[in-house]
Amino acid sequence: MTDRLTLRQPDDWHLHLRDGDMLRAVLPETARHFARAIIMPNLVPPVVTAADAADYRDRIMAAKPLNNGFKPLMTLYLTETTDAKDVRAAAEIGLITAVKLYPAGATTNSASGVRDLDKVMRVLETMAQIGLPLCLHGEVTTPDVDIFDREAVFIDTVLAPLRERLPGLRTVLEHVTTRDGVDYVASEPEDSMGATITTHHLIIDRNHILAGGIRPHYYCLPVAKRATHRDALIAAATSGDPRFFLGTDSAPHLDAAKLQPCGCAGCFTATNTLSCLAEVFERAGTLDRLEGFASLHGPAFYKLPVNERSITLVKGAPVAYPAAIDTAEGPVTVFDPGFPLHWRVEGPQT
Ligand SMILES: NC(=O)N[C@@H](CC(=O)O)C(=O)O
Ligand SMILES: [Zn+2]
Ligand SMILES: [Zn+2]
Repeated sequence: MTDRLTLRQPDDWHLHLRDGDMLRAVLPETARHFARAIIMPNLVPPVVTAADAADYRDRIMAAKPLNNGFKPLMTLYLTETTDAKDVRAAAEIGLITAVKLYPAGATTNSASGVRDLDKVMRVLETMAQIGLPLCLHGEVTTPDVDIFDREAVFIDTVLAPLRERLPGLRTVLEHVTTRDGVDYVASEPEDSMGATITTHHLIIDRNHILAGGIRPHYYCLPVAKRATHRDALIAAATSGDPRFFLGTDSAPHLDAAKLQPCGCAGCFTATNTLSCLAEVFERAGTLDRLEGFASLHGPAFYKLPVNERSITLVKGAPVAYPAAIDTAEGPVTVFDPGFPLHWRVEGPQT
């Protein structure tokens, strides 16, 4: 029986670090194990311009633990007034790694997102020309579309037509949650289409949120779907298909903001993500494919080198992790997978 597994140091291709006290509290949780992360730009106000991204990157670097080599990969928040020249310049100097499109109103802090795709075509064409990836929150916001159908409808009515219009645009369907999404991504060329899969969507289904009492800490967007969709995500993540890679979407909110009559969406998984993933891959009998999912497919899509350092997962007695981490403004509950985690992370080692 395998009880040690060494892999290239992983990266997180979808991460929320927030700002200020929250940033200082959550950044060490990711930087402990991950070498790089795509940093989501949905701050208040959002990270829209190259200058915003440079300032935010500096705040992240200042909040980083000493002697830690973590590298934030910055993104811009696409708005209908984003300037294509600013995006091009930011990409050319290596300041940004991607641009993020939020349909207006789809999720946390998405009010300045895109309502009309025609208004951002200039920017998207520039991105296609220079090979800069577009990350998509893939849900429609039409109020008459059921929340459980928003991703599938997005694929048919927004993503597929966009890809036909701009086949050269390198696109990531973020936090895919449905079989429909997995099937669509798998049918597209691997050089121009990828998808991130979160840790929590590999573990929970919608029953975790609603059966036996309402559990706000499992509420995130896109909302978890039925178990058959979760199983399609596990199959995709463990398949070895390079189109699928880890984006935790670790999305911290103060407990006070989640435990509300109208609570925020987001699961905070940075603290125990790798132990959770090892458990998922072990159960699927595919531990040997965890490295591809967490450490190799993402760099291949983003055309970045893989990390030089490695980490080792060691199986033993259940791993202890805090139920919540403290921030200056209060606790943030850590994702509870609902089962013990036996894989402990050692390293990174050089
Ligand atoms: N995933 C979430 O439920 N929430 C994210 C936003 C997002 O990724 O859609 C957040 O910023 O809190
Ligand atoms: Zn999102
Ligand atoms: Zn997110």
